Amino acid sequence: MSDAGNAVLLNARGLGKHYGSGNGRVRALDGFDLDLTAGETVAVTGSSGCGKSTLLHLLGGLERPDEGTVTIAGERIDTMSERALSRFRRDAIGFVFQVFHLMDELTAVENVELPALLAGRSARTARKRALGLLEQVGLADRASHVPSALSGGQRQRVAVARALMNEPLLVLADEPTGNLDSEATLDVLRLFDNLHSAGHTLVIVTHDARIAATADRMITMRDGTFLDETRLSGGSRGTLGALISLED
Ligand SMILES: Nc1ncnc2c1ncn2[C@@H]1O[C@H](COP(=O)(O)OP(=O)(O)OP(=O)(O)O)[C@@H](O)[C@H]1O
Repeated sequence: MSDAGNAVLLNARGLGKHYGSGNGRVRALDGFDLDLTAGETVAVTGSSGCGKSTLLHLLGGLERPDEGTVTIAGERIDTMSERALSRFRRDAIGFVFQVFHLMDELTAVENVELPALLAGRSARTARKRALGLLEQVGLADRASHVPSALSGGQRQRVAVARALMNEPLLVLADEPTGNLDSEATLDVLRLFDNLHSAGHTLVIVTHDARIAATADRMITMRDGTFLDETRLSGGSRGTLGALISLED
C-alpha cells in the first residue's frame, strides 16, 4: 500500500441525528464515531432501522448532523455552506444506492459522464473518461443502451461508473446489491473488490453479513450506536469465501 493508503481520510466524531418531534421523535444516530483510512473498505451492518443509511447520509453530506462533526480530507463538511457542500459532494464523493437513480432518457455513457459535465469538464474529456469507466465495469458494449435496456446488475454497474466519474475521494454505497439477484450481486461485489484493489476508499452499508465479510473492517451498529467492529485483513478477509457462499 502507498503512503497515501495510511492517511486518515475521514473523521467523524459524536454524530447524532434525530427525526420527528414529540412522541414521534426517533433518535436515528447517537454519539457515533468513525475514522476511515484512505484505501480501506469498511462495511456497515446491523438490523433494520439501526441507523446505517442515516450514518451514510451524514458522512456524504446529504444530511447534516444535529450533533458532532464530519471531516473529510481536512475539510469540515458539517459546517459548510449549502453551495460549498453541494460542490464538495459532486467532486469528492461517489454515491451508489440500492435504487440506481439513473436518468431513464439518457444512455449509459451519458449517465456516466453527467457528473463531469455538471462539474464543467469538456464534453470530449467527459466522454473519453466515461467510456473508459464503462469498459472498467465490463459494459463497453452497452454504452449506447438506455437503462431500460439493461439488466439490474448492469444498471448498478453503470451507477458505479457514474460514482467514479469525478474521481471521488470516497465512495459511499447504500445496499448496493439490495435489488439484485445472486448472479448480479456477484458481479457488483467483484467490481467493488476491484475498486478496493485499485486503492479506492469505500463504505458499504449492507444487511448481508456475507457481503460485509468482503471488507477490511466490518462495523456493526445497534440503535444508532456503535456495537462492534471486526477487522478482516489478509487471509481472513472473506472475499472469495463470501462470493462463493452467495452462490449456495
Ligand atoms: N426521514 C426520516 N424521517 C423520520 N424517521 C426517519 C427518517 N429517516 C430515518 N428515520 C428513522 O431513523 C431510524 C434509522 O433509519 P435508517 O434508515 O438510518 O436505518 P437503517 O439501518 O439504514 O435501516 P434499513 O436497514 O431498514 O435500511 C429508523 O428508525 C428510521 O425509521
